[in-house]
Amino acid sequence: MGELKERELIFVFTGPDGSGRKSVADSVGTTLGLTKVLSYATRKPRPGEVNGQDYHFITPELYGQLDDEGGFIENVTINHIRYGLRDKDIERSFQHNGCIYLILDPEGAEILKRTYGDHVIRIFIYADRNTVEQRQRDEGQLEDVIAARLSHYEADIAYQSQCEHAFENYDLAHTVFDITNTLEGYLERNLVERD
Ligand SMILES: Nc1ncnc2c1ncn2[C@@H]1O[C@H](COP(=O)(O)OP(=O)(O)OP(=O)(O)O)[C@@H](O)[C@H]1O
Ligand SMILES: Nc1nc2c(ncn2[C@@H]2O[C@H](COP(=O)(O)O)[C@@H](O)[C@H]2O)c(=O)[nH]1
Repeated sequence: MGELKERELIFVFTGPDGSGRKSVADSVGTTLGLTKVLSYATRKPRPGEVNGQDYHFITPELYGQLDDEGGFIENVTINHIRYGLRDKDIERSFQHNGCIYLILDPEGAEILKRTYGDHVIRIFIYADRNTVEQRQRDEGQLEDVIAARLSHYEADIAYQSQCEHAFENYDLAHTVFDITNTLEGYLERNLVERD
């Protein structure tokens, strides 16, 4: 664990809930042909979410079993839901692509950074509190869930200063364009160094 080849990069999209991390990350990932590494989650899929595409949705029992086997590189419980990332998935993804991306809360982003150091590029996505609240309401999330998620908005926002890059997300196409350009810089540097 923690041993990556020189040119292997992990782009971690992080920021407050509702800021648009998934929308932005998936669009940038598709444009740049990056491989997505999925987390495991014990919650049920939301409308529109697909097992194996958004998360590996598993039961709390199976999650506990995998955890006992020590397979998670990082592991969080948020509002009674367990989320985690398996190092074997990260290693396997690198066999397909030298650059991967994933979407984590700031706590998970910090653990990845500590584990993989300079191989990790953290991209912080943000919008103001009212906007993220409204987006979650528009998605039909329950009021108590929204309140629980907003309770750590300020703490999440504070993580921006630690990240390698930060982008506001109001106009999705604009945000994706800016981030794609920034990440292309990393990919081109990799190509030049290989020549
Ligand atoms: N720039 C934007 N303008 C308007 N709506 C947006 C924008 N970006 C994302 N959204 C919408 O906001 C909602 C939350 O986006 P997304 O799921 O990508 O964010 P997230 O940060 O992963 O949050 P969550 O954990 O709540 O899913 C979605 O309904 C998405 O379509
Ligand atoms: N530290 C980790 N955080 C994760 C992981 N997978 C998802 N998340 C974060 O959880 C919250 C809630 O996600 P939601 O999909 O239920 O809205 C959000 O901040 C995700 O980024 C993980 O493996 N580790």
